[in-house]
Amino acid sequence: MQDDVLLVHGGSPLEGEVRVKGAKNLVPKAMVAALLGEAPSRLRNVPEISDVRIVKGLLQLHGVAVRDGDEPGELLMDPTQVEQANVADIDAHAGSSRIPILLCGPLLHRLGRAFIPDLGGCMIGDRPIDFHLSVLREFGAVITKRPEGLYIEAPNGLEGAKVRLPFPSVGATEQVLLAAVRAEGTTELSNAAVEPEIIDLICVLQKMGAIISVTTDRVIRITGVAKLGGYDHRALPDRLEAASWACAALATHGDIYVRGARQLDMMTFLNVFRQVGGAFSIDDEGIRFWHPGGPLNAIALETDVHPGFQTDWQQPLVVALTQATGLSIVHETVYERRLGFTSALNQMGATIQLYSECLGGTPCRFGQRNFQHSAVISGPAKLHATDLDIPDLRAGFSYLIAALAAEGTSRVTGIDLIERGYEDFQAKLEALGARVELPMRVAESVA
Ligand SMILES: CC(=O)N[C@H]1[C@@H](OP(=O)(O)OP(=O)(O)OC[C@H]2O[C@@H](n3ccc(=O)[nH]c3=O)[C@H](O)[C@@H]2O)O[C@H](CO)[C@@H](O)[C@@H]1O
Ligand SMILES: C=C(OP(=O)(O)O)C(=O)O
Repeated sequence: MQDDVLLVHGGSPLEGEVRVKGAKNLVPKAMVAALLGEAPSRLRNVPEISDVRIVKGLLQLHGVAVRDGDEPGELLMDPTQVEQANVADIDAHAGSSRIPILLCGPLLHRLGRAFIPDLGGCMIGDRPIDFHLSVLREFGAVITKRPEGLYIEAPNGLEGAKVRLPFPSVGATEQVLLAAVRAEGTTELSNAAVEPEIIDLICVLQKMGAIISVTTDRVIRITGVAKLGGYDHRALPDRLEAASWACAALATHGDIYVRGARQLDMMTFLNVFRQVGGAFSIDDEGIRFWHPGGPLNAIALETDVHPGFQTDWQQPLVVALTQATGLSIVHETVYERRLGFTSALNQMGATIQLYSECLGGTPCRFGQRNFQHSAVISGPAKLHATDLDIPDLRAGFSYLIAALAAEGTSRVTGIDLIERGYEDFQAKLEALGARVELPMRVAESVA
């Protein structure tokens, strides 16, 4: 597809300002939460990304009236007609994103049944949904697996339960929250994920009338209530996009002010950025990230659940680490196949060796299982342009960073994947002085 290709001319630093809006990993979930209420909700700071468009479609399919508000980035959702909706073709959403699985709780509460098509999302591991299904069963749901998806019923409603996750999964924690807030009785969730986006979802649910407490030991307690209202909420900023721009500044010797970036959600990233040799300064409106000159430092890093180093920060940072002096070690402990994107960086001149051993302080779930989930990066490397085919969202943005740091013109295909999580990224790149072109425009300017 021609407009799915981007030509990236490398070699110039990215300089200027970009703005990040609401987090990709919160906004679609807050939209799903609106389905639980008996009154309309208003979400602000909503980015125009494809994952948001997909969830708009899903909500509309289930009878939620969704429209843009008067302010830019404002979304109004009215769920009062959900019981009357004639749900047509949910299968059309198969493979679209991870979000459909989170409709289970809200739909079971409202309709007593749910159909969940096959999920999409980044192919960075197997991404099973066994935790989701097991907690739904604990709440009393009956699940039938068919080739086209999952049929779930709760003929007697959902009942609160005491559940423990085998791993602090973000999605499974959200599944519990969205099911438990209107379940009968209390729920105690142990080993919960506590990412900032989850805390923001809890804030949304509390505004709707839910009773949820979070303790410091990864335990979340929820007291079910019979009814929830609507909410008015401004989504927390996207700390993953903000870190991507920070890495772009570092890898291209640039200087980027990320308006909207928030220190609290990025403390772990900021520590690592500083260790690598990046500079930053923080004010009330955002964070400025820049390369201060001189060599960058190699580091040893493990990804982890929050408050550890977020796995979605890993791929852009690896590109920056190709420019550090010495050997960096990255141990990816959240997804078993999130380092495959590095083979393309090697084609560009990087030296990255992958290992199936756990090259970090903590043995993880993937050790001794033939998953190449540790990387040794030797730098600094002089990168040169190549053809790049994007395998997943963060790898996609990372390839853009690498192409911008490289000498020559790279041809990047699969850029629609980047649109899942980066609003208007081409315009933002251009505003920072990047030279990127759609071939169509190239052809027009030659003619
Ligand atoms: C839309 C969204 O918010 N996506 C984020 C969410 O994904 P998502 O919610 O899918 O990620 P999880 O936290 O659930 O996954 C973490 C790990 O748990 C495993 N697992 C998860 C569920 C399950 O039922 N069984 C199981 O084994 C996964 O395979 C993975 O190895 O959190 C991830 C971890 O911070 C982020 O990288 C994603 O950007
Ligand atoms: C892995 C990611 O997203 P998703 O869970 O939506 O695939 C991501 O945002 O990097």
